[in-house]
Amino acid sequence: MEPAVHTRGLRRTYTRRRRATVVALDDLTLTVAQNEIHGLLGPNGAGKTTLVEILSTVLLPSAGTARVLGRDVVADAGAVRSLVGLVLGGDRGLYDRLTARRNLLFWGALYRLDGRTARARADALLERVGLGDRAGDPVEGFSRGMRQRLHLARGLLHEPRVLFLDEPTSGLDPVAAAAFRGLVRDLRAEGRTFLLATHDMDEAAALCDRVTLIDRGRMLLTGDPASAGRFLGDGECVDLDDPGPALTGPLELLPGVTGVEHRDGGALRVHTAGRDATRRVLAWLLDRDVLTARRGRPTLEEVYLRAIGDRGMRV
Ligand SMILES: Nc1ncnc2c1ncn2[C@@H]1O[C@H](COP(=O)(O)OP(=O)(O)OP(=O)(O)O)[C@@H](O)[C@H]1O
Repeated sequence: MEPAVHTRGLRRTYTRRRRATVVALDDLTLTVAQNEIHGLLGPNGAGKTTLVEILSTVLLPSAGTARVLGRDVVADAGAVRSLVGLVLGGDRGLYDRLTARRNLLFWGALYRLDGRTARARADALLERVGLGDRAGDPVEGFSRGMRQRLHLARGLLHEPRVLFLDEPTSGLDPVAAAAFRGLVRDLRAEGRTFLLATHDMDEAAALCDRVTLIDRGRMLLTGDPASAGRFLGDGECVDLDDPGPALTGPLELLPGVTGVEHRDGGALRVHTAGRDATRRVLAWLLDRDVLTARRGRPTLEEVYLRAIGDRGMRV
């Protein structure tokens, strides 16, 4: 099965007069399988929006290739446009004075849907995203969560198979964010693919099958969120609930311990260089009658912070 998204050696530069050229994407090779929820992580300016815009045919690459379901985004831009949907965050792209339904019909006209199809789809989608009873209300009175759901409905109007989401839950309260993620999961169950740019590590860990971390236009890692820690080397960790100060100092000095992190409520996370070091730490704790230690892997957030903190790192 061909991938939903495949880029090879993708590069994009911006040149502004009398300013140095900015390399937004640098030799990016990325594959997103069909029916995957793929997270795109990276700090501000990493190149996430540039990538999503190239894949949506809004922007041309400077070099390299990008394909969506086997179609080239430059040579076959028309076909790509009908395959992809772009769901932006916040206030971009909605007309406040128009009703939710009118917003969708306007978008339907841009996609050249005939009136009957556009109306039927708009109504079905508004129901689907839980806005059926607000279809006739102007968008200006909508909450952020409602706007996000309307954005999603808009992105789905032409029934794309691949959806690009840019920070879809930023600014949403936890309940609205959870509802939105539920919708994404349901849509994936119908066979759609999602590429989701986010800064929210919990969201990425909870929702994504795989994540790609980019920084300064280059890929640092790609993999499933649970084992992303592997990309930092063999680092593991040992969690202790409340070991007390008498143990903390000596723990830091054990061979193979790369760091000790103090957490809420006296808990401690001991970072180790790998499996052997973890075993030594666990044996040392056992000798001191500490029976509640748990072995673990760094969370996605720790991986992110360490990878971005170490900007020299290239995988
Ligand atoms: N139109 C433009 N002209 C010049 N430089 C640009 C332009 N658009 C983006 N850039 C630069 O390209 C780089 C990548 O930007 P991009 O918006 O793709 O990053 P991002 O990962 O989406 O960031 P954010 O998380 O802040 O949205 C940045 O250095 C940015 O300043």
